[in-house]
Amino acid sequence: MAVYTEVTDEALRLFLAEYDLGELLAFRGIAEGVENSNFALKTSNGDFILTLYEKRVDPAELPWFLGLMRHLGAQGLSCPLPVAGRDGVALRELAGRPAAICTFLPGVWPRRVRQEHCAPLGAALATLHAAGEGFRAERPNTLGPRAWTPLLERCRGGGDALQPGLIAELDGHLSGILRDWPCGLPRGHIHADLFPDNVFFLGTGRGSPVVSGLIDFYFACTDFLAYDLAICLNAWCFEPDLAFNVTKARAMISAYNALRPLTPEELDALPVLCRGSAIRFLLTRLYDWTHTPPGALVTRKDPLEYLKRLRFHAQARDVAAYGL
Ligand SMILES: Nc1ncnc2c1ncn2[C@@H]1O[C@H](COP(=O)(O)OP(=O)(O)OP(=O)(O)O)[C@@H](O)[C@H]1O
Ligand SMILES: N[C@@H](CCO)C(=O)O
Repeated sequence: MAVYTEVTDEALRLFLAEYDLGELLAFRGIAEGVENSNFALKTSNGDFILTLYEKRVDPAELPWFLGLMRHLGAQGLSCPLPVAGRDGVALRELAGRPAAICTFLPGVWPRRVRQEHCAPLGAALATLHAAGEGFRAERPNTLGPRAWTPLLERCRGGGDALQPGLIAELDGHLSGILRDWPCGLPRGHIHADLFPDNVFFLGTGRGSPVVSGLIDFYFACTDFLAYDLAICLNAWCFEPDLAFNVTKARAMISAYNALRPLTPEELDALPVLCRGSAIRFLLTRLYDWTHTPPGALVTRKDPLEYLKRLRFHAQARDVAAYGL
């Protein structure tokens, strides 16, 4: 569930009085998501999403995230657009939390990723990277390589309880990843969490699915563009039994490459970028696994799914392992 903070009718009424959104018709909490509290809001002007930002999001960074979404939207990317109140301010406070209303995007995210989703996803990622150009302010990747050693340290106590020998195996992987990590690759603003639940599609029937929008930019940052592709390869191209689907990978990379050709250096670096992205999600999941109190309402995600991905990338010799 992801409604951590309750909003009373009276608090909502006072909050909405700051906007020109028409009459409130419906309001309900959204169960999906793990980071923030999200509510669907229907008014006589249309559908919106109200987000209350919870503790994982640094309030000081919210103007950057909302500014990036505004910039991407102005470049034609379909993403949530922050809605300003009558005073021109989009970031406000509700129930003691920073809060913003954004536009609602149509479509549904794929519960089961098919090969047909992967080329549109690759194209959408390249479009996002192009749209990010011109947004001047940068945000360092706070979950990038420099964060991984301290994260692993904080999991040392509980990691082996999940799987004996896990921490020693991760020590080995991490030192190799940090040793091989590239420098000087093309940089830009990346989504950094473009999992299937953050990509909406229309046309889920027999025809080719079409991306209708991207959501959840609260891990976005400025980093290697190809690292975003590596995150997507991990999130989209492994089957439920965690076998790598090279056909999906080829479709995704080719569609990306058709819009933003990857440099030889990026292609060479793809295996280590995939190893890095796998250990990043493994470590944040392991941290949550070992630090979430029993009985908490959040569904913890399985860190070991990412160990299997990491092992796959560790044996990949070069980009040929990804179908190129
Ligand atoms: N702009 C939007 N338009 C339509 N639905 C949205 C929008 N934003 C969020 N949602 C709905 O709310 C759900 C949760 O949103 P989101 O993934 O941003 O939450 P989160 O708690 O930040 O999640 P995560 O765990 O992915 O970091 C989505 O799956 C979707 O159903
Ligand atoms: N996409 C992340 C969750 C937080 O956004 C994961 O699957 O670990």
